[in-house]
Amino acid sequence: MLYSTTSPADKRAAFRKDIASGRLLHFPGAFNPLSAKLIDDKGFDGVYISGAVIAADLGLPDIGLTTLTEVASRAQQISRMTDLPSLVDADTGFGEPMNVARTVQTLEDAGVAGLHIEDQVNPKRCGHLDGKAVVDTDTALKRIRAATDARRDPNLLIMARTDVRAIDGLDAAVDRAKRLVDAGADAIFPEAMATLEEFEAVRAAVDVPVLANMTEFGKSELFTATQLESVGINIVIHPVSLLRLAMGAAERGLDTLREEGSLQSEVAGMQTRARLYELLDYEAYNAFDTTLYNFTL
Ligand SMILES: C[C@](O)(C(=O)O)[C@H](CC(=O)O)C(=O)O
Ligand SMILES: [Mg+2]
Repeated sequence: MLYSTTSPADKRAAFRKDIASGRLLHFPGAFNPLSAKLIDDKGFDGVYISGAVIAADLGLPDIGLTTLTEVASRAQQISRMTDLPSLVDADTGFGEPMNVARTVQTLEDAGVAGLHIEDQVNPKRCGHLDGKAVVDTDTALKRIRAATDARRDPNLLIMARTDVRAIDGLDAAVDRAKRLVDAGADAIFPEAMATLEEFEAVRAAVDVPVLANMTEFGKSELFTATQLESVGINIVIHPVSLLRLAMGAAERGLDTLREEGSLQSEVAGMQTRARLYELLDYEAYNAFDTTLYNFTL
């Protein structure tokens, strides 16, 4: 009932243990708190909180328009709904290194288990689009140092994302990844890798966990869990996938409603009221005070 009873500190400790296990962790992206409950219910390892999804949810493109306050508030709403650890997209850290420090403490207070900070310039853009630009190595390292110095819980995972691959090629990306790890990054997110071999090269170059971003319609092929595991990837995100699925279904439903004047033919594909209530744990609320809360289906 209500929120997760697992504390953020316990989630972070569990995440640290899991990510060091060598097993591939699956973190689908939750597009809202309810979908985080579904990810938990389906037995995944954690919940990803995507910047692209937060922006899209507000009807905005993913070009650095969202504020730290908006991201932290959504991260808190999602994180508290699940016992699973959450990993949030902190974009470029929302400003200069001092802002990065504040971002880390704010997201830590929101209850996330980890966050990633990227080396794109501001304004940033989706890592799978052309025309990106990155900051110089010194600035990228400063962001990561500021982030690791700012956390109060040593188990809060600070992941460094590098967008260098699409700009200066794989060797430069590998080099940047190594420098980010030397600066204190706990994990590496190599963005827009073209092949499995490229993931393998990053994996071989650093001795910290590596993330694979399996976003659809991007620069990376959608590798299977087995393929990613075979090259030693530690965590895979499907950041925007649930939003894309839900919006695909919503669009089809609206077309049906327009054409048929009713949603009768779509009902079979809908989540039922019973299933929704099960996810929301209605029964627990009923049991809380049976004189007041006694709704039945
Ligand atoms: C992972 C990502 O940063 C996100 O915000 O979810 C995006 C995903 C996307 O736009 O497909 C990214 O830049 O890869
Ligand atoms: Mg993003």
